[in-house]
Amino acid sequence: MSNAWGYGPTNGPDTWMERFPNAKGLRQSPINIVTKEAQFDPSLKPLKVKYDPYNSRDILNNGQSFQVDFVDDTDSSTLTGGPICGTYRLNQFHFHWGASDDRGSEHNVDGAQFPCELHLVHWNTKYSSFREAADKDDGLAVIGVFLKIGAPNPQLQKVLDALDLVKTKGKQTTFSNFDAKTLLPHSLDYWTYEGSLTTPPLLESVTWIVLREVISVSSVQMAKFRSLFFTGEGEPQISMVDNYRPPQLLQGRQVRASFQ
Ligand SMILES: NS(=O)(=O)c1ccc2c(c1)[C@H]1CCC[C@H]1[C@@H](c1ccc(O)cc1Cl)N2
Ligand SMILES: [Zn+2]
Repeated sequence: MSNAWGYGPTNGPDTWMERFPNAKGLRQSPINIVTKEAQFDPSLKPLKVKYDPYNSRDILNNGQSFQVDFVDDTDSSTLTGGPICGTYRLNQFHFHWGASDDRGSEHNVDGAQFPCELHLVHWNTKYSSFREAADKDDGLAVIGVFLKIGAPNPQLQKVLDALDLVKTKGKQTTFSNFDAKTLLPHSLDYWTYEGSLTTPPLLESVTWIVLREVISVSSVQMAKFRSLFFTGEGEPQISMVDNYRPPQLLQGRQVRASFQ
């Protein structure tokens, strides 16, 4: 389907507003986080992350990224505390990355991009399902984690080892007993702001929680991300790289910090 949205020259982020009017909304993501303008908010609670490896289900190449899906029919993998009220369930995690190590993250920090960004997507259990939550102002909470080139990351390697089985769009394979918590840095200090999904449908339903501490990834590991394809089996191969949306206007929003 040639008119599907994507990240190429004819269907990339600058074209999304044609079919997804949310693109011109007032709470779009990602953003550039200007650290000096992020105000410490002492009322922000610590993040409480409780993930059960038993909930991990499969890994899928969805044609825009790859995602690890979790069984979310109970409260066994949840996010509470932080800037959110109530309990949010882990639905999936996925990544965004560049064609080279100088770009790839969606959020920027003081104008700097990272080679990759991890998104852990959670939905508010005041709603009956992810789909019902996806378009509500307080429906979703996404934890963003930056990856920085350094030592190989053994926990991330478990995910990367599965990529050979999901090289092309639509490929899916079982991915059980994975503890997503092992992808988080030691510190859960964060910046938070009200935003949106960073891909169509660009729903303005996300409380963003971007961690200050990075996790490491080696250049060899980054090459593994870039071995995937946007395209399906049997189609002309297009490497899955640069699947990130650039920063959007802040439009008067406040970015708060959980730390001084
Ligand atoms: N970069 S991100 O974290 O901001 C982001 C952006 C867009 C979407 C997602 C995550 C994920 C979240 C789970 C569903 C999936 C997706 C979607 C798929 C099918 C749908 O029917 C609806 C949705 Cl929202 N869209
Ligand atoms: Zn994402």
